[in-house]
Amino acid sequence: MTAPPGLQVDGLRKRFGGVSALDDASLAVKPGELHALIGPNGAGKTTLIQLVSGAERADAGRIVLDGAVIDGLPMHRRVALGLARSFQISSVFPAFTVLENVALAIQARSRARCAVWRPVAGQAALFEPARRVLDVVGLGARSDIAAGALSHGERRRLEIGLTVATGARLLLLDEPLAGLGPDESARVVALLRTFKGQAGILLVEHDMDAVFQLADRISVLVHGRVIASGVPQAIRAHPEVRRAYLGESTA
Ligand SMILES: Nc1ncnc2c1ncn2[C@@H]1O[C@H](COP(=O)(O)OP(=O)(O)OP(=O)(O)O)[C@@H](O)[C@H]1O
Repeated sequence: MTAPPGLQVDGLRKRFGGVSALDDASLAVKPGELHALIGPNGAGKTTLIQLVSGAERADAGRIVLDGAVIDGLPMHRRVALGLARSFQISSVFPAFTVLENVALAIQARSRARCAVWRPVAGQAALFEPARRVLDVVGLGARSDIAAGALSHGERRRLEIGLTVATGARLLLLDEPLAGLGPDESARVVALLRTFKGQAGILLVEHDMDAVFQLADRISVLVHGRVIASGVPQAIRAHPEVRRAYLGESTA
């Protein structure tokens, strides 16, 4: 059987000691789709992201990316297949400039994707795409400052921009708006909107306004199981979702 393109998550189970974090969770992210994963605290959203990224292994189930079964692969092999997880803040070198950091990330990514190591490309070949990324994420004017001086929100935009600019086919975002003020939050939402269609995005986010503005489709996870997947209007109207989740937060 040929799997359709995009991400397929089938029957994932994960226990932590006596806690069942995921219990037969299934969902599909179509290519280029912004798919939000919502659910109450402790529903298993971060665990699902951890399993797809390869940070944790599932007890059972299958994860397929563009037809390739990835659940047995280490994280770097998943990255080479086009999976990206944002929030790799540790990969930013604070003393280097913003432009240098972006150039390094682009170089690291292109090496990860090449089977054979190649000599370092010339500076111009790295800095030109790096400048383009900075323009896209609205940080062109900040290229020459130390990366450590970027604000929280600026770093987040940079990380999201980098993953997409370096050719990721599926981006995993776990609460990208957490801890941001309203202005930075609006900028990140605008950035995600500009990326719609270029890469699939699986977005875990508690900000329901942002989710309903951005998502092409939404899956609702409750007690480790996806109880509904659909377009935002269908999810808003879904009686079980309202009872299990939306009703709870608007009460
Ligand atoms: N490493 C771990 N060790 C033990 N229990 C864990 C671990 N990770 C998650 N859990 C438990 O698994 C369940 C699901 O947690 P998870 O963080 O995936 O939920 P979530 O939907 O992301 O929650 P939130 O919205 O609050 O971030 C919770 O009961 C949590 O306590």
